[in-house]
Amino acid sequence: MQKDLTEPKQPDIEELTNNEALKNRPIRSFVLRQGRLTTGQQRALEQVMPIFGVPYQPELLDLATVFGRTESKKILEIGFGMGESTAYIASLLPEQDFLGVEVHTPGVGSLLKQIDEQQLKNLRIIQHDAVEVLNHMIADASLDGVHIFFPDPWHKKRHHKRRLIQAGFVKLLCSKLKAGAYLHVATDWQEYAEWVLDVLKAEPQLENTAADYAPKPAYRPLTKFENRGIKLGHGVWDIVFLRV
Ligand SMILES: C[S@@+](CC[C@H](N)C(=O)[O-])C[C@H]1O[C@@H](n2cnc3c(N)ncnc32)[C@H](O)[C@@H]1O
Repeated sequence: MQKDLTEPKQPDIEELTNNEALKNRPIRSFVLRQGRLTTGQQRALEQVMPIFGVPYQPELLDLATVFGRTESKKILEIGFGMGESTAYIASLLPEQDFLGVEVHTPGVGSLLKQIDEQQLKNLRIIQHDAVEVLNHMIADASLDGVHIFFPDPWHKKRHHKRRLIQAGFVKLLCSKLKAGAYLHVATDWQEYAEWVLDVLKAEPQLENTAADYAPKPAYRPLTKFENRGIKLGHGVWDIVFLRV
């Protein structure tokens, strides 16, 4: 979920180090928290997931088959949280298809519920580590865009290695983007914004669409957290690069 802008919270490191299943990931960008499910999320997980969920399996996905159409743009969103922006963008752009990847079960339930309520046809969900999904399920040069909105900033210096945006991960993303496709990252943490800008600038397969930070693309909605942050005088940085 998007962090409280006034009080950045660090994930519980005890929880991290004690979780055997999470130890071998190349980037430990997330902590699996229990999180309570609402009745609506639970129901959506049971009834909507079988229709709009794509089970993780280490086999290439044919996105045209998944969405039932070939000509539409295919956009991947990594870490959609509770999915408010994802559902908004999918309803705004029905001619494009959106594949959302998230590990957090209440978030997955929440987006499934919105898919059902808003009758969204152009959205599918994979509940799994996005690094593994990219490595095993996404074909090279198959994506028209990638959204990464408010990735966990991992504020403390000793946790920076857990940041999702790292040189190796960006190379992996580049291999999945078509020529001319975009990578859009947004963050409300200035030091992470500078880090992301530096990592993306250093990748020769990417070119910036702006001198440094980009204007907020019209499709990305202002979330309530972001609005609250802006009222408190905090900034938000959008970073949009193109695959050359
Ligand atoms: C700070 S939240 C932001 C959520 C949402 N994008 C928003 O703007 O509110 C970051 C999300 O990324 C998810 N996440 C982090 N690393 C991930 C990974 N490797 N694969 C899938 N999801 C991941 C977390 O579970 C969390 O929900």
